[in-house]
Amino acid sequence: MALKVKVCGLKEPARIEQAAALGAAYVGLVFYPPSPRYVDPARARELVLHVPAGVETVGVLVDATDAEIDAILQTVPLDILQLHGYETPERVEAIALRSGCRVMKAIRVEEAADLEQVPAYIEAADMILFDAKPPRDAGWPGGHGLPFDWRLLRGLGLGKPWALAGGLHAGNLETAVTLTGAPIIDVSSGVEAKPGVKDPEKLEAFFAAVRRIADRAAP
Ligand SMILES: O=C(O)c1ccccc1N[C@@H]1O[C@H](COP(=O)(O)O)[C@@H](O)[C@H]1O
Repeated sequence: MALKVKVCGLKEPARIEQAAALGAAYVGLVFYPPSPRYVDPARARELVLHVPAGVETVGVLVDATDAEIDAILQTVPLDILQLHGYETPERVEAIALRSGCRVMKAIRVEEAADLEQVPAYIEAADMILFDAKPPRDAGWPGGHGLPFDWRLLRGLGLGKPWALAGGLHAGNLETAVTLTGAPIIDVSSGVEAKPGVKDPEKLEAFFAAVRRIADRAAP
């Protein structure tokens, strides 16, 4: 199966168009104000006009209330909601039901014990995302360019789509995919010049690494 790519934290139409042209399956918009990648719903509504058919738009939320989610969805059409906070399995299920969107639950990984919570989310979420645990004093919970020990995901049999995030970049992608077998990869800061500013050359290099993995896997 082809490796699917999500490019997250996009804020510029040109970078959305570039990511899509390079082959991104998903583009992510961050709706968490403390993040340097935050876009407000009005801006997001303009940005999604640049997402071509066939590419799905993911809204990144952190412990958002129903009112906040309703306000976003009334303004911006989203395909998937990425829940990157401390949402319980019950909350994930409730958000999926209320929003009508598919939901992807982010799991913060540092050690094997962090994976014990995963079974509780399997029924509730449509997709699982494994990301590194953020630094304790971070003002937002993702996009810090931190990898975790990918060996923890070896042999993962979820029976559900899942994505790997956390510190991926062109230089480490092949090792990450080889060790984890991830079917979906999610990148943000690894294709940035600085937090919140995507770098066109790093995006090119990242997708070149994706193509090398695909070529290597081809018979
Ligand atoms: O990127 C952010 O600012 C962000 C804010 C709030 C929640 C999640 C966020 N990002 C997520 O972090 C990972 C990837 O990060 P990186 O490649 O290590 O920089 C990805 O899932 C983003 O959606």
